[in-house]
Amino acid sequence: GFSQRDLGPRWKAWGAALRPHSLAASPDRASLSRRLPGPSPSALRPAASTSSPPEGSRSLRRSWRGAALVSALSSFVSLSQVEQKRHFVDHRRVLVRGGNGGSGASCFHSEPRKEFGGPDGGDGGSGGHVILRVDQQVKSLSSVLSQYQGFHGEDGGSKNCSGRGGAVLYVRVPVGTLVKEGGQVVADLCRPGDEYVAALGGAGGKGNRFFLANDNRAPVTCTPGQPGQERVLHLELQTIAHAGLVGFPNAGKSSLLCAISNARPAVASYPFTTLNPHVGIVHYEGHLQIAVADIPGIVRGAHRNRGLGLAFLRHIERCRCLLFLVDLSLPEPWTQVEDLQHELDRYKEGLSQRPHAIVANKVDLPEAKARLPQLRAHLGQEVIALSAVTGENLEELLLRLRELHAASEEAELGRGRPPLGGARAGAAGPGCCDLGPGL
Ligand SMILES: Nc1nc2c(ncn2[C@@H]2O[C@H](COP(=O)(O)OP(=O)(O)OP(=O)(O)O)[C@@H](O)[C@H]2O)c(=O)[nH]1
Ligand SMILES: [Mg+2]
Repeated sequence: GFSQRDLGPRWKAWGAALRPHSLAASPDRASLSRRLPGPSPSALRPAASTSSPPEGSRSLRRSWRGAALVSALSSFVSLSQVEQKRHFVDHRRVLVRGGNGGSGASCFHSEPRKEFGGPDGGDGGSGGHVILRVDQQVKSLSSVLSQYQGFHGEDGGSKNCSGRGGAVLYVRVPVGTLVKEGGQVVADLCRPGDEYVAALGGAGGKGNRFFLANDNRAPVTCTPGQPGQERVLHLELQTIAHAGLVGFPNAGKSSLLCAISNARPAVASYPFTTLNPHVGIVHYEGHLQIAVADIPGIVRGAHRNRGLGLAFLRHIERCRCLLFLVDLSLPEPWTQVEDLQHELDRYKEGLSQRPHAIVANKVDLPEAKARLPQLRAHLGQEVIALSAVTGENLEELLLRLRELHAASEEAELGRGRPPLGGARAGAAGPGCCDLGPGL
């Protein structure tokens, strides 16, 4: 029930001034800010809950005048946070029915002084198709309904009038929608403008004029329209990003994404702060942009649907390279890497073998730094030690990320697949094509 209109034009002006430009980087935030322009929920949180208050909160305090409005806004924020959670939907079961064809007419021409005018029943119009179309403005499947019925064709009329055909019904879906029918993937809508005919409209029936023949000058036969096609489709949204941040809850994935990109996912000291994938764009010199996704919900046993379960392992499938994020503040950090790789491989064989880097976070803590040599010795491979909070050693990660990206692009070209394309801030992801098993 709360809308911008209730607050009047003043709010509108403030909302526009306060809107952090970077919000567009995360798909669900972007859809939220589209519906409710203004500061993001995380930008409005008390500074104590975030390690470094985002710029939105500072400008908010500066420009905020009426205390009453602040209290009105706080109730609005909690509302919008609830809405945000409810509205990021990444799978949907949809019943689609094409429109029915119109029936043919059966009638005869009639005019004064003209007997036996002949049959003039027109054909019925065909039913409209239901088509799924990718729209970059759509960020989740929340706007997709559970049923769609295509427009029916009109019946034929007298005087040889054909019925009007049913219009095509377009269903807008986000970039990265996978369409499945009975467990089989039938379409991968990964580019803006991609379309898939979900249900065909039925053909229109024939009017009696159609049955006119030399041996039958007065046919009364006409045929009914065909019913539209009916299908049950499962739509799945897979976040598209070049690189995925994979780590246990509280490892600092969101903090790291904040530090390297323009995305602003919520950061807090409790597990499962992030409930939806966020995509941030890392900008390099020469217009290179790499999309990095913060993928929540990996816990031990996730492949058996524990925790947030399989829902988020699916998003990792689309990432061409992975950044395993280890929390160095916990004892025996190498077990985190092993467990993460185990979870990914149990979900899909070879998933953990995609080009990857191991990143050890929270190196600013003294006990964490002491664990670093042990971690390196146990893993026997390069570990990038950094701190998302202080920004220590982020350059090394950015350089490694660029290398991984270049290597994965080259490998894709070697396989004859087009590269993922330049990332666009604000999109759920750039155009993409299917990633087969193991990459
Ligand atoms: N000291 C220190 N704390 C950090 C660092 N990075 C993150 N943290 C803290 O770790 C906590 C968790 O950070 P998040 O970024 O929310 O972790 P996350 O992996 O996104 O967690 P979930 O969203 O719950 O999966 C927060 O309290 C951060 O302030 C770091 O480099 N050093
Ligand atoms: Mg998080």
